[in-house]
Amino acid sequence: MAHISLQNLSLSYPVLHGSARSLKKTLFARARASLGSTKSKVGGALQNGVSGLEVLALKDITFDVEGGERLGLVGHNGAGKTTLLRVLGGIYETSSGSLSVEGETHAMINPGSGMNQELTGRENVHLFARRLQLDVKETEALEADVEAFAELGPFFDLPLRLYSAGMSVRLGFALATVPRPQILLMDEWFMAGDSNFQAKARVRLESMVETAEILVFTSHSLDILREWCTRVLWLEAGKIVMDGKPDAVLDAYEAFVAESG
Ligand SMILES: Nc1ncnc2c1ncn2[C@@H]1O[C@H](COP(=O)(O)OP(=O)(O)OP(=O)(O)O)[C@@H](O)[C@H]1O
Repeated sequence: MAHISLQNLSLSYPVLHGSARSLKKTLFARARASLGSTKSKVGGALQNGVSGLEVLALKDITFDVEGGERLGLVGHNGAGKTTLLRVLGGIYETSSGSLSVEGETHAMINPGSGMNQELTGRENVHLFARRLQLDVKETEALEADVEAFAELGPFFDLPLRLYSAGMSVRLGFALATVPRPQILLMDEWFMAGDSNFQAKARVRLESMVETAEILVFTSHSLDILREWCTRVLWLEAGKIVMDGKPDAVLDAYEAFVAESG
C-alpha cells in the first residue's frame, strides 16, 4: 500500500547573493529592510539565512497520507503548494526534517518537462516511448492516442517552440497521463487549456485517479477540491493552517479569504 510521511520538514530557497549587481542589491536591501515589518498576503516568509536572504517556502510540515486518500492543497499564491509537490516528487531536497514515500510516484508538475522544444509533437511522443522502453506496437498505439487526445491538427508535426501555452498543455497532459502510478502528484496547470480540453482532461484524470492509490494535487478552484478530495491541507506562508475534511477546511479557508479581503 502506498504511503507518504513527512516529519518536521522545512525548505528554504536562497534569494540573491550579496555580490549581485546594483539593481539586485537594491531589491535585496528593500526585501531585507521589510523583514518582519510587513505581513504579505502572498509568498513564503522572508528570513535571513546563513548565505543571505532566503524564502522559507515550507516550515515544520508534518503529516501522513495513506493509500486511498485524495489530498488537495489549498492556499494563497506562494503558500508553498508547488514546492510541497516537488518535495514529494523528489525534485527538491529539503533543508531539514524527514520524508518517506512508499510507492511508484509520478509528478505532473510542469507541462513541458522532459520534452524537446526543437522536436515536433510526434517526435516527442517517440522520445517519450523510448524512455518508457515501449515496443513498436505500443509506440504506435501511444502516438495514435496522444494525437487523438491532444487534437493539435497540423501542429502535431511542427516543433514545440511554435506552440501556444494551451497547445503545450494539451501535449504535455496527454503524455503525462500515460503512466499509471501508485502516487500521483498534480499541479493545477492541468486545468489550463480551453473548456473543450478541460472536459476531456477531466474524464482522463478521473480514470487515472481511480488507479492511483494516493492523489495529491493543488488547485485554486474550491469546487474542484470539494468534489475531488477526501482531505484538504491548507497552507499559508509555508505552514499548515488546517488539515481535515474538505468541507470543514474549505469553509474555514473561504471565511479567511473573505475576512482578509
Ligand atoms: N525556484 C525558486 N527560487 C526561489 N524562491 C522560490 C522558488 N520557487 C518558489 N519560490 C518561493 O517559494 C514560495 C512558495 O512558492 P510555491 O510556488 O511553492 O507557492 P504556491 O503555493 O504553489 O503558489 P501559487 O498558488 O502561486 O502557484 C514563494 O514565496 C515563492 O516566491
